[in-house]
Amino acid sequence: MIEFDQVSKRYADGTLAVGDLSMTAPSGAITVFVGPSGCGKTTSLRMINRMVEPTSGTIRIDGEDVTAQDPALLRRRIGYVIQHAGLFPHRTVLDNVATVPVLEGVSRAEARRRAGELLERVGLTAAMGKRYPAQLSGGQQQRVGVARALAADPPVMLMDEPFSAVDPVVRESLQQEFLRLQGELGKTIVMVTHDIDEAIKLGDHVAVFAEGGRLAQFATPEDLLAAPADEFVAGFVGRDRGYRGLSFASAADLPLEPTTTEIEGLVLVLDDGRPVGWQDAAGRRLPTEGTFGSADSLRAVADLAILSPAGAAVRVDAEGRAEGVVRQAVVAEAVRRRQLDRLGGGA
Ligand SMILES: Nc1ncnc2c1ncn2[C@@H]1O[C@H](COP(=O)(O)OP(=O)(O)OP(=O)(O)O)[C@@H](O)[C@H]1O
Repeated sequence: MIEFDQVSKRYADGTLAVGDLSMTAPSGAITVFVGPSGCGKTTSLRMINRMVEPTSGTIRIDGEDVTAQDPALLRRRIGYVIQHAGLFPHRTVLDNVATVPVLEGVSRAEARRRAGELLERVGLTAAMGKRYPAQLSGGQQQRVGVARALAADPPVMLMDEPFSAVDPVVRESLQQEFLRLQGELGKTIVMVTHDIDEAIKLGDHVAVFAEGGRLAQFATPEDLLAAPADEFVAGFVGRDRGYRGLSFASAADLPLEPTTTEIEGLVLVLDDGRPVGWQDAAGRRLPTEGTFGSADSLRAVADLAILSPAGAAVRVDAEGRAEGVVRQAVVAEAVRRRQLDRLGGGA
């Protein structure tokens, strides 16, 4: 775990970048620093690996004060990924990834072999390893950046806006793969972003920074959406936080009505148990607009119920066979009860 204990940073020109920061980023989890520009996120991140020294306070990794450790050795045990990947332009992709292991004394051949495995792990081919960074797309370069940071198998990874230099589609796929990878590796990760949606999607915990490096709130994404600590956080989190918060609520317990129920003059048509559309009395067929399963969230079901011509979402089993339908009103009632539970009012 990484502990900030009353950490402040004032730069030489008098700028207070971080003010009295105390918080703990737990081991094996992703902690995201988010906030508007200039609120001290990068400064806080860089104090962890001593690229920036605090003016006061202490930072400990697994109980050890970082200032007591040799900066070069410290940084080898901490992976670091930055925007635009920051790759060495004159080294091949493979050698970029192999750099730190070689510094650590691993033979070049062995380091390259492992680098090849890592490239595969982040979704790149062996052939790409022979190229130079400029011969890859932005998204591919970011993947190399992640592979390079993982090469020394560091327990801690610091990531500064790692996915912000790519277009939204590439970004989405990088985020998904990053979560999958973290599911396997369980590193202690601290990531900086200015994008609250990214923070909510990737963070196990989110630290919202405000002006002057003040920590406005440290919470799980779910709690952040449900109960922002103040107006600044509420404004930063955004308007549709109620709806977005439903992504954290399971739809598994929603009561189902039989698939034969007529809703708004429409009946679900099944083919071998699988929904193929809603049909009206005149025999016209309208699309179901998708289905949900037991692992989906209330948000997904609410969305389907809104899109559905019948105003009802269809639940299917693992084989895609319809199990029942859920009307908008039932979703709304589940949302209301959940909110009451949150407020401690019971249901
Ligand atoms: N070397 C420096 N000297 C003086 N002031 C600095 C220095 N580096 C950063 N700052 C100032 O410290 C404050 C915090 O900067 P920092 O880069 O940590 O913010 P940030 O939240 O990461 O911002 P962004 O999202 O724009 O990257 C800003 O006001 C910045 O101008």
